[in-house]
Amino acid sequence: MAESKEESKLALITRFIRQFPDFPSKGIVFRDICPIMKHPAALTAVMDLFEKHVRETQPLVDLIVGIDARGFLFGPLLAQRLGVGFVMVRKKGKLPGPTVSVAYTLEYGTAEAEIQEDSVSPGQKVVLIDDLLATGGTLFAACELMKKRGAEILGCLVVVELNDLSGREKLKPHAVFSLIQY
Ligand SMILES: O=P(O)(O)OC[C@H]1O[C@H](OP(=O)(O)OP(=O)(O)O)[C@H](O)[C@@H]1O
Ligand SMILES: Nc1ncnc2[nH]cnc12
Repeated sequence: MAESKEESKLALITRFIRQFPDFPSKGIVFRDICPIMKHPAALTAVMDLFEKHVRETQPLVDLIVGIDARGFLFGPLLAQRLGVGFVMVRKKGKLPGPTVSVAYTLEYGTAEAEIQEDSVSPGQKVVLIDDLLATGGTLFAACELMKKRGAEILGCLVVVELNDLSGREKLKPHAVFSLIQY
């Protein structure tokens, strides 16, 4: 049977994800999305699938919230397609003015995430986006920041999900939409 349009987009995206064993430390298999950024058709396929998902399941979204750093590659493109604003969750110490922060752990370390206090208003409906879900520590921290500001979380989007690390469980009850799973 012929591949659906969606299947062929996913097949294209898969071709442009590389793996590097033992980076950034021994035992980690690093999934590298950089080739997607070098291939316009693959990047378009990512954005098409994200846009379709949000339009179909989260049409009332007010803001796309992207995670430092690789969430910034996809978030603004999606926000522009949807005609909504984009907000940055940054690593601590990068944002001027009053901020809210939260500490977290991820697959290979610890960090602190931060937003500007006025970036999200109580009641705003947000969709979070990052390149990859591993343990879920990073997206969980970003959700905590959204809750601190009284935002309503509609769901999370990632290009790659690492099933064995159960990030999806950690993020419950928030829904995770991933394009490629390993
Ligand atoms: O689900 P987790 O276990 O939290 O891991 C996922 C996070 O790890 C990576 O970012 P990283 O912190 O390496 O930062 P970078 O995007 O600045 O490289 C990735 O881009 C996610 O944000
Ligand atoms: N295995 C992995 N590959 C790429 N980014 C990651 N972030 C956390 N774990 C990762």
